[in-house]
Amino acid sequence: MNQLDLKRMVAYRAAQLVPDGALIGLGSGSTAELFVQFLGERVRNEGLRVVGVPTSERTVAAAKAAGVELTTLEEHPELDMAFDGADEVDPDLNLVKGLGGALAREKIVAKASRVFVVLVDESKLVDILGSKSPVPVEVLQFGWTRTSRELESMGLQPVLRTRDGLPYVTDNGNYVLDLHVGPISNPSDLDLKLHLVTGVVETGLFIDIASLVMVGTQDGVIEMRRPQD
Ligand SMILES: O=C[C@H](O)[C@H](O)[C@H](O)COP(=O)(O)O
Repeated sequence: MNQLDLKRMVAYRAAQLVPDGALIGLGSGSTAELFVQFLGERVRNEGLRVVGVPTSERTVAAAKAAGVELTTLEEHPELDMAFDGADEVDPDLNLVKGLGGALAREKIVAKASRVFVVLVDESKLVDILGSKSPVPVEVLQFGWTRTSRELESMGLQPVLRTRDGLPYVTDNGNYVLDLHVGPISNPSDLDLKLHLVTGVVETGLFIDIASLVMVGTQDGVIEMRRPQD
């Protein structure tokens, strides 16, 4: 199976976990979109009743195409579950997210959910966060060069994310700086330090948020759970 097959397998399995009547967070990215498609199949075929809070405009479009009803956190501040992809997962279920740029809304929705389920293929598993992926940080456009310099002075090598030669702009109207930090010995500490930098809106470090990680492997789907859950 290739990477897409593994993502599809895990997304399908996760969609079968959603109980009737659930209020759920809908993540962003290719795996989350596959999940939304499989959820839509259950809505159409089984009459599953489910309402989702989307984490990006792309997910809004995917949910509408799949026939999944949408709501907002203003209407429903507490969700039963959220399902989302990730860019890296470490053995403590800490994550790097945001290569698709949806990190801020994703983190808000994940924290609003009683259970946060992460869907990845096995290539996303790492021993130490930062080993493969940069850490995305969403920053205000205003003064972003100043914010970037402050991050640089912390030894973090920020690179402004671009698309088609222009700065990439998030759904919130902000920029993204990708921090090329290498293996992170203390992700929680780094997350706290990043939040102290003026201009930083949110980081792609998801610490102690995931309850369950479902991993698509060549041998099937394996589950990693937080020890205390
Ligand atoms: O902003 C994007 C998200 O954090 C995605 O969930 C993450 O990048 C994983 O995406 P994919 O499922 O496409 O690998």
